[in-house]
Amino acid sequence: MAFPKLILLICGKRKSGKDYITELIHCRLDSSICVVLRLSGPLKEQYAKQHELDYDRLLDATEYKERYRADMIQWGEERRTADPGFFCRQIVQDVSQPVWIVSDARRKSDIDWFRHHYEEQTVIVRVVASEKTRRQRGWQFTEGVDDSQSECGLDDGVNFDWVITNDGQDLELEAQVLRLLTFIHEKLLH
Ligand SMILES: Nc1ncnc2c1ncn2[C@@H]1O[C@H](COP(=O)(O)OP(=O)(O)OP(=O)(O)O)[C@@H](O)[C@H]1O
Ligand SMILES: C[C@@](O)(CCOP(=O)(O)O)CC(=O)O
Repeated sequence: MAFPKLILLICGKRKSGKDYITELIHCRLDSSICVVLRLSGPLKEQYAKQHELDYDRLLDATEYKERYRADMIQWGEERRTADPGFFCRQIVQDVSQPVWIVSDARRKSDIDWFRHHYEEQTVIVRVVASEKTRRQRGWQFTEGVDDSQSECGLDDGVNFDWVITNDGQDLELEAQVLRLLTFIHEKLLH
């Protein structure tokens, strides 16, 4: 397993902006320095194969993904119950960059795995947005999803190292992202 200098575990509710902020950070760092890893990647790939679905469309932010979310959650939790590190191990294979952004940490088992293997490098970033903002982005409460571990697993008992507020104020967001980028560069220099 490669040893990174920094791992950002990005977490937050649906439509809070995890992918959006991941890309804001990732696009400002060279691809030789920073890589985006998605715990849902191997899950969606396997699920798409088993159910003859369009894998690429499961990766985007449209209704297509939401249609299968509840079933994917259940499918993924069956694997995590048997082996909590199942998806974590898969996404870190053959990674060589020093900065890893895991854009979709959703459970304590995800955080525990990275803290166990990379205690010094792991930093938890919580993305927050109001329900009003999330609704404007297409979110609506869905039973079996928004009351599940997938969405609520990190609501309590986690000390976030960074909290990024993403409620549509671009300048405020930019200032927060720049502070995080400064932190990343400092980590790279040591
Ligand atoms: N600050 C922002 N300004 C403009 N659009 C935004 C902003 N933040 C998020 N969005 C948009 O809102 C939608 C949801 O954002 P995103 O996909 O990043 O959320 P997410 O937390 O990854 O959601 P999910 O958990 O469903 O994948 C996307 O279409 C994204 O482009
Ligand atoms: C099934 C699941 O992986 C879907 C995640 O999709 P996304 O990160 O919201 O694009 C969520 C989960 O693993 O609980």
